[in-house]
Amino acid sequence: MNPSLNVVRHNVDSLFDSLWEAALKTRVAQAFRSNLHWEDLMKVLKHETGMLIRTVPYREMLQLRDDRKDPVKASWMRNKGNEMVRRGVEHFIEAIHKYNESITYSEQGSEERALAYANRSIVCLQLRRYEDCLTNIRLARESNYPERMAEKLAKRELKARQMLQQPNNVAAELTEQEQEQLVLSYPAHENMAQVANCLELQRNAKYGRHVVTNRPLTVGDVVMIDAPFVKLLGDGFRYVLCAYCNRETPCTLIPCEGCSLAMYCSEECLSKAHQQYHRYECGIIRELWRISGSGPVITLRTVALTIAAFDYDLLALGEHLASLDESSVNLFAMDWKSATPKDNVSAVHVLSTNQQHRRRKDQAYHVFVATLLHDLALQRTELGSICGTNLEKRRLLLDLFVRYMQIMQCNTQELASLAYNMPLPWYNSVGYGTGCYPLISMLNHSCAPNVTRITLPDGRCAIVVVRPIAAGGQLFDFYEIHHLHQDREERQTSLQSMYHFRCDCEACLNDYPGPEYLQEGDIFVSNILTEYFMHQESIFRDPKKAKQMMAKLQALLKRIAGKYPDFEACECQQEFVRCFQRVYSYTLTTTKYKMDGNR
Ligand SMILES: C[S@@+](CC[C@H](N)C(=O)[O-])C[C@H]1O[C@@H](n2cnc3c(N)ncnc32)[C@H](O)[C@@H]1O
Repeated sequence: MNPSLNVVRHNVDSLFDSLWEAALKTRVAQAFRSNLHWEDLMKVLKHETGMLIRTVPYREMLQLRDDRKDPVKASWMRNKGNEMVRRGVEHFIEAIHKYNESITYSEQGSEERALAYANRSIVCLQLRRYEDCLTNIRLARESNYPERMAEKLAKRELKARQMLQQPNNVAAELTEQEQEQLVLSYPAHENMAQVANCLELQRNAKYGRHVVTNRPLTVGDVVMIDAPFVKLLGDGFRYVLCAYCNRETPCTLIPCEGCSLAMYCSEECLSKAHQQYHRYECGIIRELWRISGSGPVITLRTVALTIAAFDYDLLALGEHLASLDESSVNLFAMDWKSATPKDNVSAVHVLSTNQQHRRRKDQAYHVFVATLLHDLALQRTELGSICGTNLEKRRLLLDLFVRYMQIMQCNTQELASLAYNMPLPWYNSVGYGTGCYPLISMLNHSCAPNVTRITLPDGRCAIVVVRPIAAGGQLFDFYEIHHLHQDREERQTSLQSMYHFRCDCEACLNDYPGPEYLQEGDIFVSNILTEYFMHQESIFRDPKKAKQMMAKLQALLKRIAGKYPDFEACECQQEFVRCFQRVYSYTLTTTKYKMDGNR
């Protein structure tokens, strides 16, 4: 073992790299030389990694700390927030972020918490969010607001109430949005309300499972609307969106009392999250994010949901999985209308792991991270008491971590919303989280896709056709890798390392144009695109206008889609999708507030 490992500060990736070079590589090579079946090989890998981790002071190397409430940090963050609201600075949304951070670090019922709520109420007043101002005043009082300052709060309350009574009180822009409801364009399968009945699941050697249509599909058709089995809020959104329902409620978020990370829009969301999964991640989620990013966090959450589906009976879960004939689980033949949480577990359990295509180092990496996760979860979460000293339960838990690490790597997708994106007066797609959608996971990739994903405000995801698909044709999604965003070499490398296949889609075979293709100042043949770009800002401000423009772009795209990848067809497709998002997806308002000088 390299002694320098003890002094260097690591994250999970760098720690793995060091251990791989120092010891694991040789041990894994020996195991591979013995020509074991892959299942036995995995057992060896788990054993070797477990042994190694026991000999390495990984907690010190990763500088792991307990996630505790911290009044000093809470106070520091609140002061940072106060700096943001000073006259002349007035960065109110940033101030809300800091107050939220202060709230998550503060102890329940503490004066520090009360002061942070009270300060948040001042910002709400500035933002003309009078109802929210009153909510924060109530929260401050419930949290031991000091008597000596009670008068200030009373005055603020009076002002908010007066403002609410004024007839011309302009509703602040951070309001709930009325959203158009999206429905499938064709009748659904009898057993699956989420999928149009023209779609079929097929399987072949090249693509594995894949989805084809038995009728021609046209631009704008909505053919799937799937719900996530698991979703995870992105790290940058924890002080803006509810960690459970993902609603944008920065001014009234309340904290989890167990960790300094999760915030919710209501007691109801807090309690649902806790019951369903958060109790199994609360003790380690902050540190897990810090040392390893989202992959292990969503893996832990998936495992927690899986165990919850079996009423926390790990042995029953183990029996269920052992008796599951993976090859016989057909996600399109399942009766989703009467599916129980246990059936949902089966659906996720049979998603692709790519186990056989993974290289040694990649396999060892997943086992390594899963082993760390296992160790931490047993020590610092309720999973410890669920497993106790029962070796069978502990082994099953490790197996689940390894498998779901692999499944999550190739079956999660971005949850996207629109957000105002300066310096252009422009709305762009912004990923606010990740999720795993079992039915959508049946779609394969193309760098020139014929369908796109639209995240709906309730977290479901719709599949919308963006290029015509003939009867018998395959539906191709894109795994955030597109010929208009990256050149071919880069795409192929990413797809190989993340998804373990060599892409030979039409864009890769025909070397379709790359990121430089769509440039500002292009001249369009169609005046629809010219009109769109001239009025883009006002179109996006008003969902009704966006809907009208969406229909025009859809009609144009139907006419010119055959010319793809002609630049007008590419541009039209992109802008059609953007309008579609504006109409049916979620539009974050906080960023816009920020850009407009917070007013
Ligand atoms: C989300 S799954 C798609 C469904 C998968 N085919 C299955 O059988 O479960 C992603 C995996 O499908 C395979 N895949 C996706 N697109 C592909 C393509 N264009 N060619 C070959 N394999 C592909 C890769 O193994 C990838 O990791």
